[in-house]
Amino acid sequence: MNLKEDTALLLRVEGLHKAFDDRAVLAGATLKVPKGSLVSVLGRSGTGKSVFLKCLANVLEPDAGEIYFDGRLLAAGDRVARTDFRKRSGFLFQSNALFDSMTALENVALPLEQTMDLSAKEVRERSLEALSQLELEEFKDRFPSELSGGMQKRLALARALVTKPELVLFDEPTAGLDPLRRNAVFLMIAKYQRQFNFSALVVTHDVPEALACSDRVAMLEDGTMCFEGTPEEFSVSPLDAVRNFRDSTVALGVAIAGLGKRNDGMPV
Ligand SMILES: Nc1ncnc2c1ncn2[C@@H]1O[C@H](COP(=O)(O)OP(=O)(O)OP(=O)(O)O)[C@@H](O)[C@H]1O
Repeated sequence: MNLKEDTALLLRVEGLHKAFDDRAVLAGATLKVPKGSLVSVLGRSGTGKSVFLKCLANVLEPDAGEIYFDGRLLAAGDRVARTDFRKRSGFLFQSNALFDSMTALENVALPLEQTMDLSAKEVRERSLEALSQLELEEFKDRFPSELSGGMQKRLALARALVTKPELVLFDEPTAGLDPLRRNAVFLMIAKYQRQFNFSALVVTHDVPEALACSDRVAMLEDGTMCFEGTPEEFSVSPLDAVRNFRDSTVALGVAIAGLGKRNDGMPV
């Protein structure tokens, strides 16, 4: 990779390996996230998408491989580089990971208190600003359990964005949601990604949604990224793994149609 290409990348992952009890989950996974882009990592359940993201988020230590953030290697023992990465990144976990005993405002303030050297007044102002940007200011004193599912997701996003990160990692942001809410969450990610111009890395099963809103997609299979490219390239890729995965929705429709008509005469 030449230097010009490298400066256009915010994140570059090379040869990531991770095994649990000698069972390899990641076996040389790679990924490129260009600055200001939305990249989705697709893959079947259990292929290691969350493990991949956790290695990036420093929740899991990879066995081997390199992660470069803004051109700088995040070496295992390099605390300066790791702290810089943490300050410049945000995370949105599958479960939202909100603290139930803290108000919306307190939840959003937490990353500022943990990673920045700000006065109490500045923390409050910036937290209120983030809540207002996500249209949640009037709910600042509510606890997460007093908010709807969609509002909780927005609150988790406000918390992920309050430090004005350059990179936000999303782990299955639509897990457990119905199709309408899945669309709404992807729309929210795409909207704020454009508004705040952060780079986003989204791990998901949702193929149509990911193809609609991503600049690039990658597919994890057997421990490596078997595909990396644009959504258009993914849609026509002849690779077996991509075709099988892409066509699974169509296959379901065909299989159901093959069951014939229901007893009550309703078309299937
Ligand atoms: N801490 C751990 N210890 C042992 N095995 C683990 C651990 N974390 C993940 N695994 C295993 O790694 C494999 C990949 O899990 P992972 O959660 O990354 O899959 P995924 O692609 O994100 O799946 P899904 O889409 O269903 O969330 C699974 O077999 C899982 O059991």
